[in-house]
Amino acid sequence: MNPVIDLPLERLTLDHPCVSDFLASLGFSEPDGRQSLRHWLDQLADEDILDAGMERHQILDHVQRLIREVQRMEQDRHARVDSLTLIGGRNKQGEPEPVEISVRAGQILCIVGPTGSGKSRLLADIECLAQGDTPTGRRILVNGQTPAGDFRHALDRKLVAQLSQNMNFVVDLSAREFIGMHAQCRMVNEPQAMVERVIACANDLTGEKFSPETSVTQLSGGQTRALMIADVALLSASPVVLIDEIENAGVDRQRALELLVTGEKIVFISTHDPLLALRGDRRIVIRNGGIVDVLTTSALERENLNRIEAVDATLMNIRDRLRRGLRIEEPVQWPQ
Ligand SMILES: Nc1ncnc2c1ncn2[C@@H]1O[C@H](COP(=O)(O)OP(=O)(O)OP(=O)(O)O)[C@@H](O)[C@H]1O
Repeated sequence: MNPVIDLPLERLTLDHPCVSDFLASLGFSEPDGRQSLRHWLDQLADEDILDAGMERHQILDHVQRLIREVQRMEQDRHARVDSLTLIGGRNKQGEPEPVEISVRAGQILCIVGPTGSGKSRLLADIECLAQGDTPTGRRILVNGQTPAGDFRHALDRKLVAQLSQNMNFVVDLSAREFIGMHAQCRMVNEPQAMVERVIACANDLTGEKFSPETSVTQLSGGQTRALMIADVALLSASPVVLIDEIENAGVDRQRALELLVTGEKIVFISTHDPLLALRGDRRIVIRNGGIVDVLTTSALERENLNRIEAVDATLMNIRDRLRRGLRIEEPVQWPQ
């Protein structure tokens, strides 16, 4: 005997209002609340069932799945990630990595180190919520605890979203349809309004605006990255975001970071770029596969960041003029 579909309907719909909505969407008028869903369906005329477009057993099956799905979404909503803790393992030589780093929601941690030092490996450890079972032996705790197995393995309950450098779309949808599909999967309240927000936000991040009707396969690298950042920031439920470098071209990186942290996400960025490295709250220094230091960005470094930004703006201007076929012959004025 199934407890849910054999409960009196008035009880069932009180506990799970989504069932009333579902029955109404099939065109059924208010059922008799004292009967169970199963009995009520049994005594309905065949033509009423036919009008609903589903068989009796399909309706029963759908109601049970609907309840499970809504309950799971509720649980996910409560599965907040307030902190992530990284417990060191060993470097490439097998020497111990004696660190424990905790990151709170709304913080940005950068990862710096020479090429091949292990930055991507660290991101991969976070992505799979390593538990001593990767080459580095690192462990990741969520809210101070070992994460439950289903967070590690179920694709649809992922805590971690990865923004990668190369996005190759295999579908030929417009930007509006693509984001719309994602909004539908996430079951957001007003999917259309959300789609418009994501696209407006992406256009805000990129210098080269695009229309919602543009096919995603036609977007430039910068436009694609901007769309993915806006999507992760506004639409993704994942509280942790990993970024393997945001390329300079075509994206306002300062705004992108602001956008991600306003959503109370934990952001890890692996980068060689001083502008990004100094924008984090802290930076993890990696050498030879192991974490050798964790530096908090100092006030003096933040001041320097303003100067480096001015230098970067000068360089960008030169780049832009070269692209437009102009000459750079006047003495370059570097900001003081
Ligand atoms: N602690 C470790 N133990 C064993 N292997 C490691 C460790 N850390 C990194 N590696 C391995 O070293 C190689 C280089 O690491 P990785 O690709 O992460 O470097 P990177 O810093 O991201 O380089 P790049 O800046 O060029 O992208 C990889 O094969 C990685 O799996």
